Amino acid sequence: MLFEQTSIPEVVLITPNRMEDERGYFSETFRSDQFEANIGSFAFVQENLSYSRKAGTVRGLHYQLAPHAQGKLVSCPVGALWDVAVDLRHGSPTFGRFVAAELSDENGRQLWIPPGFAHGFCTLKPETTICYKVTAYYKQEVERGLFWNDPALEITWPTSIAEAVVSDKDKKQPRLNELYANFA
Ligand SMILES: Cc1cn([C@H]2C[C@H](O)[C@@H](COP(=O)(O)OP(=O)(O)O[C@H]3O[C@@H](C)C(=O)[C@@H](O)[C@H]3O)O2)c(=O)[nH]c1=O
Repeated sequence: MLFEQTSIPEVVLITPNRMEDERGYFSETFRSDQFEANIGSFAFVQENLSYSRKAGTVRGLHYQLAPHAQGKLVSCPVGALWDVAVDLRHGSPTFGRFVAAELSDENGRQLWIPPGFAHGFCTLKPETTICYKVTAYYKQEVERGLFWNDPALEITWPTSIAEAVVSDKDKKQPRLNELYANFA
């Protein structure tokens, strides 16, 4: 399993090994010992799966307020997506900056997004499934959003506002400069 730092060092790209034979492949997609040695000690308490029908579906950017902030270990078992993490840690040298990575059933990659980041993604293929483990339970009252296409974030999305499939909730999320400072 390969662990690679990204331009924001706490966000880590993980590539599990695949053992191939005539049947297909086998892959260990999570090992607590390797995760702890390379990233740190985090306990996952919930696992989520969401399916998006169309390419160009955007979900996010979402986060939960402290002390309910979620670390997320994201993978894409079916299809392909463009996964994005935005640093919301006030005082961080990379506050407001983003990391993006393509995760797909072909490359098997995962993205580790620690607590203190907003997370979102855009599907690159129809019929795409995302799977992610989180380190804190979902709590609707403390769920917050950031507008995915806020120009201040300078995120290069693989879709446009006109073409993206977005929930009504996510069309109305606040901009970065409207967020209440939450993460130290
Ligand atoms: C996130 C979540 C949603 N729900 C419910 C609430 C609602 O009825 C339905 C759909 O919720 P949403 O519209 O918020 O789903 P979605 O827009 O897919 O939200 C997700 O987006 C990605 C980017 C994330 O990072 C996740 O943490 C989560 O915020 O599922 C849960 O029951 N548990 C959960 O953990």
